[in-house]
Amino acid sequence: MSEQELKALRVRIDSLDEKVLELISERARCAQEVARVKMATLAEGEVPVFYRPEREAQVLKRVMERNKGPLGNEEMARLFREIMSSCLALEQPLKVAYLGPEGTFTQAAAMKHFGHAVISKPMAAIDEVFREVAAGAVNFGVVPVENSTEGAVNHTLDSFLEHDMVICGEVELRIHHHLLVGENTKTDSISRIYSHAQSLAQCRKWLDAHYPNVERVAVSSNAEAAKRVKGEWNSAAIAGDMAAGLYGLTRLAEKIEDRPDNSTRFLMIGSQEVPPTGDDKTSIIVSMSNRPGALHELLVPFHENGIDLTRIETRPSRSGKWTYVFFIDFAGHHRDPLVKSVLEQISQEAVALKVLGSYPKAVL
Ligand SMILES: C=C(O[C@@H]1C=C(C(=O)O)C=C[C@H]1O)C(=O)O
Repeated sequence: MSEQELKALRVRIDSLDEKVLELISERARCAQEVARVKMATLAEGEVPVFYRPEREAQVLKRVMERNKGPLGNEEMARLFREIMSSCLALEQPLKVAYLGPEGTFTQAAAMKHFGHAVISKPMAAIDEVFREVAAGAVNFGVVPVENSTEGAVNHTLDSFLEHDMVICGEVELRIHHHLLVGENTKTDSISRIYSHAQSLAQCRKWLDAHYPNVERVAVSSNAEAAKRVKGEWNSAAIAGDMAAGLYGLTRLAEKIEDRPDNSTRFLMIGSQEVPPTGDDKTSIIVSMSNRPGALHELLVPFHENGIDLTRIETRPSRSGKWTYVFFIDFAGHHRDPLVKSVLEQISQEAVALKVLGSYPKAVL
């Protein structure tokens, strides 16, 4: 390509950027107007709701449907995710608590879902995220709920039994783990590998093959593992990109997770009910009396009404020995007539039924 051609293309890019700039600003002014209308139409004593997850899901879907490339749908939606995040921050900056410390996958999930224009607050434990939301100190909380390799995150499920929370969104994140070392690490004498128990489990086979005799130490998070390694010469950490960048560690081996599709699903928790978008999920907790056929009775209404169950998990109920609660996710919104009737049928058989929330299926 000649210098001339390159120059002409750059002039064109500059002029397009000016248009993009003007359009983004116009969009941001529109969002400010939306905020003004929301405030003006409040009933007395009503609190304004600026963040509308159902609307955001629709915006992102529309973008993906209309996108003709060359940028991929996900890439384009990611850009719009950030534009919306900044527009919303003009209305009201969201406060979001997540399972910290900084650099965790949960933080990455929070950014993927809400964009970067939020005020984010790392919490030391899953239960603390729940408490922070319950106390009203933040608008939303982000917690991991299941991993495709290792299954349920029990702390999260148990926290739902103790707190009244509304699930208002979900996000899935592809989890890549790396073996990380610090500047001072003697890589041929590593005697300890730190990580979160879930991550150690997700890399079990790789560790058995490459470091069979090295002690595996479970710590509270991957970011904590990365932090520890910085000051030690004989240890390594298993963590992801964010933690590696944050603590300035180098990758001794990349993508060491046993399953290449290793993904974690995260939930957004808050107090706001989300209206239907037409492509939603609902999460419920049900406890049944301990008698033959109870689980069958619970599942029959879903089957008979053609409702797609996406997940079922069992946990001890904590209110009696050998009694259980079921966590069930299914397609649909609790306001859909069909779902409503299924929930009514179940509540007739169940000891207790609680709808944790209906929320848009993950778009990104
Ligand atoms: C602009 C609005 O407020 C927020 C910002 C949105 C956006 O930038 O598109 C979408 C939904 C809300 O979270 C709205 O409710 O439409």
